[in-house]
Amino acid sequence: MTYTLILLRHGQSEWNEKNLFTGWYDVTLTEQGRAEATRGGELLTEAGLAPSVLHTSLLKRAIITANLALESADLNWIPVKRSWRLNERHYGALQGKDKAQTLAEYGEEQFMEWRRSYDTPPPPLADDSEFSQINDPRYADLGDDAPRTECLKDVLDRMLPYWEDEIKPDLASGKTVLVTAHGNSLRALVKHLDGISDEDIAGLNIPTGIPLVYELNDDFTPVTPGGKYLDAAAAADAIKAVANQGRH
Ligand SMILES: O=C(O)[C@@H](CO)OP(=O)(O)O
Repeated sequence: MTYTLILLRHGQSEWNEKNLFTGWYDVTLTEQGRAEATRGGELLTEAGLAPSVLHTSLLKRAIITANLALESADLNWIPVKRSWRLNERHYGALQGKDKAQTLAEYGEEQFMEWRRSYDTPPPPLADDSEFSQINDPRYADLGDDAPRTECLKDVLDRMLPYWEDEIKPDLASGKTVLVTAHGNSLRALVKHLDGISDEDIAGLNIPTGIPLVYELNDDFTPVTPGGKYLDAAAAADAIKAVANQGRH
């Protein structure tokens, strides 16, 4: 018996296109991003995969991506659960900043430490910043625990309880689970699933809009480490583009 888990990073967002650090800032998809999401649903259908439950973050780029993918797969009806625990990594004071300018200002080492180190968060975002989510009603329940910045380790720590308590039980009950989330929240989940080291996770990037399918054993270890992208050629190109963000 194996379980089927499908991970889908949202399609290109307006701030992906503009090359801005996004984090918890709630931007929508570009036309290209919408097309990627629709294509993601077609890829599921072509692969004979029919998700039976959806888990998303609270951010509209993930929610809209899921809606478009499920629309094209004719699966609009499946149950949905949403949680802030699947949100993108909170990017702290970098939210709203241009990636190329940040690279030019701080240099390669600092830029990559903030973007891809496991345990170094960017400086915290001030509560009165226009890019802060501190007064956003969707996070009211978090109270003082609402993050002002996060590193990947922080993301893993807040994502894991959701994986254990919400996603794993759905898989164990035989559901095909679609998780529509973000570059860094999915990197955290993949790190956990594949047992990737704190160092090696720096080199792992996830492309927008291409379903990544994991068959999992009874103990939730992947049958094939790294899973399988439904469009492997497109994924390889898109992974390079994510890795090189800020450099053009
Ligand atoms: O800006 C962000 O929130 C993320 C994802 O787009 O960027 P990065 O890939 O640089 O971590």
